Amino acid sequence: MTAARDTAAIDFRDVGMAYPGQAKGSELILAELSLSIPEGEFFVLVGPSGSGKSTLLKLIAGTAFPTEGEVKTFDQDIHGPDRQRGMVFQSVEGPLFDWLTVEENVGFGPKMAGADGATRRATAQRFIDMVGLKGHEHKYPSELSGGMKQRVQIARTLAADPKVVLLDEPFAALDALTRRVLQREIARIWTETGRTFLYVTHDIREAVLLGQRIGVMSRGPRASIRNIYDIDLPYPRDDLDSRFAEIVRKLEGDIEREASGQWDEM
Ligand SMILES: Nc1ncnc2c1ncn2[C@@H]1O[C@H](COP(=O)(O)OP(=O)(O)OP(=O)(O)O)[C@@H](O)[C@H]1O
Repeated sequence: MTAARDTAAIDFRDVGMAYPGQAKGSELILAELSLSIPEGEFFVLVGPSGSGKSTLLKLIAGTAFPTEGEVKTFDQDIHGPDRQRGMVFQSVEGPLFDWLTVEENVGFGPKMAGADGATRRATAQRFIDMVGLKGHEHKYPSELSGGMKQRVQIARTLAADPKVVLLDEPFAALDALTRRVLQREIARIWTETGRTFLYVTHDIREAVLLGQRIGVMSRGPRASIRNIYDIDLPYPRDDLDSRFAEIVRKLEGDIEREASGQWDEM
């Protein structure tokens, strides 16, 4: 499934990026990075710590800007944050509004878009049901577990009707059991919404459970996409499958080589 470049949901062309205050050239965090993600794809990004995965997400979110090259979404330049590009963060504490109920948190995007009360509640309910929080509509974030808070974050992001959903290690702070449950659910949610998902993780097993394609970033500075794997396994994926284990092993080898710089010696 490859869309023409000019209709890609996300398109990086020869992107270089240095944070403000850094010199150009040798200080580039990302360099010569090109990546095209078609609409509706579930793309997972993995790579060594500090290579620039979160930075890449920020360039799409519109909270950082390229120093070189261009980043486009649906052939449009990105000038700043926009409801079309929603973000789910790792932290279970910061992102929710503590003074609003689950329903009000999830209905926040539609409210900002000018939806009336009835439409807001209906939209919020649809996404609350989708993330499995029916019955918790009137609770406040302080009354929820970490996993439930992440469900609210996902519902709130989706309720704003983004075309692109950016997820930065959304389950990394959760216990192993909750993480497993939510990993399975996020693939279903992606299928139900048909949106483009770009998901950053350190967890290779999670990457293979979720991604239609997995991009491996090279070690920074001057990081780019080293390899892209097509994961041709049906959903829901079975991590006991021998092909699953084989892909995990291959990716682990890639990342270990990348982190230790062995590619540079080959
Ligand atoms: N606001 C900032 N100002 C200056 N440098 C920054 C800023 N944010 C990140 N960096 C640097 O950019 C590089 C890439 O950071 P980034 O957080 O994007 O990597 P990452 O791959 O997401 O890391 P991790 O896997 O550890 O979360 C790092 O060297 C980091 O120190």
